[in-house]
Parts: sequence; C-alpha cells; structure tokens
Amino acid sequence: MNRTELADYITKRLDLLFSEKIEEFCQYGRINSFIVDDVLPESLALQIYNAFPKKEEMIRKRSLRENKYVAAQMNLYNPILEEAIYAFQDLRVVSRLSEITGIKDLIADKYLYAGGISLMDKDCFLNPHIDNSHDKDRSNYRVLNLLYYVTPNWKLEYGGNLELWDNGLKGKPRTIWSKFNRLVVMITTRSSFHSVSPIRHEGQRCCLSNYYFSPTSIDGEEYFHITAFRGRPEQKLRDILLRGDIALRSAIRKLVPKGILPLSHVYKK
Ligand SMILES: O=C(O)CCC(=O)C(=O)O
Ligand SMILES: [Fe+2]
Repeated sequence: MNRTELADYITKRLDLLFSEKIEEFCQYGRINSFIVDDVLPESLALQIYNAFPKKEEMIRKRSLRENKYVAAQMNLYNPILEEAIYAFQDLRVVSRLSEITGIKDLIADKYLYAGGISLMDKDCFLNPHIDNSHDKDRSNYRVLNLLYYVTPNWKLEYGGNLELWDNGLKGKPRTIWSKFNRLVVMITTRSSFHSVSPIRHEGQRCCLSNYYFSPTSIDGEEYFHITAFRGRPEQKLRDILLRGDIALRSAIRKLVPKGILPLSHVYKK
C-alpha cells in the first residue's frame, strides 16, 4: 500500500463528510477543529499501528513540559509509516483541507518539522502549549495540525486524550478522545492551547502528526514564537517554572534566530 492509495481513501472519506466538516470547523467560540473517524479501512489502520517501532528506537522527550517518544527520520522504520504520513500530504488531501478550513495556500511539510510519529505510554503527557509559530526555515506560519491516532481499542478512561483549551487555561478544556483510526484537524494560532492528558493505562497511544504551513498567519498578523508550554490549572509551581522557561528560550531565540541547538526533530533527506 503506497501513499497515493492511502490518500485515495482519505480523500474519499473527506469528500463524503465535506459539508458537515465545514460546519464543524467553523463553530464559533472554540479552537477551530474537526474530527474524522474511520479515516482508513480498519485493517490498514491496524497495519500502521503494528508497524510502530519500539519506544527504545525513538527519541525520548522528557521534561516538565512533556513526556513522550517521537521520530521524524522515517527511513529508519517500517516503510508503511512513511507512506501513511505522506498520504496526508497528497495534493488532493491538502486541497480538501483548504476547502474545509477556508485557509488558502496550505503547504504540507515534507521535512516533518516537529512532526512524524509519536508514542506515549503510561505516565506520558503533554502539558498545555501553543505550537511553534513557524516552519524550520522560519518562512511560513504553522496553521493546521493533523493528528491521526492508530491505537486499537484505546478507551477514553485510559487518558492520553487531546485537550483543546477553547476558553484559555482558566476555562475547562474540551476533551477529544484519541480513538483508533481518528483524524483530528485543529487550527494553530497564538492562542490555540492544547495538551494530552496523562496516560493512566499500560498501553501505548500512537499518533501520526502532520503540520501544515501557510505564508500568512490565521489572524493576518506577523509574529514569531517558540513552542510555549504552561502548567495545567492545578500545577501552580510548574506553571511558574514553565513561564520562566518560555522567557529564557524566547530571549535566546531573539539573540540567535535559528536557535542554538541543531535541528533534531526533522526528517533529514
Ligand atoms: O499527540 C497529540 O494528540 C497532540 C500533539 C501536539 O500537541 C502537536 O502535535 O502539536
Ligand atoms: Fe502541539
């Protein structure tokens, strides 16, 4: 199964749900987003899940900000993973998403900057954050996240669900179940705080991530920011520490616009 054949399925699914998803995405008063279930035939989604590498073969990211395993250097792994990720970059998929979201000039990211695959198991989490504003070359704005979940039988009570903080960190988040064979498309702006709730279950939550960029930001303004993590409402001390972390890393970025560390979370071709 190659990326074009996988994209055939994704495109057909989007076409079927097209007008419903436009309405869902446009709903007022929340982080613009929509959900597509049963994206691929079940057996294919399962094949993608089964192709996931062991967490030991991935890069661990562990700090107060997050605890998860990621990989973007896709030629190191089972090729079905690379095919599946790039299926979401097929021009037909990009154009359907542009029509649904109304965002013109969408650009898929072949370098998978900060994207690729992620695996989270017991006690993994992702604290509330806004995503980095730009692509790796700092030339286009990040505007959409495409998150495709592939763990079969993942239950809501396991945790590890996506949370969208529609009313900011003072409000309650909207929880989106990281259900098997589900795609979540969400907008990324300067205020689109989101997180992954801590996992309470012995199992692994696997996700394929694609990020789309555009020459202009969603609000039409010019800005730059790094990924900015915060504490959850009950994590007062962690929030103070993470605010300090944002201030420090932002200051360094002002001095060294390309960052001080070599880019690690990209697909080096
Ligand atoms: O794994 C998820 O559901 C969310 C990941 C995330 O925050 C991101 O890709 O920006
Ligand atoms: Fe994110």
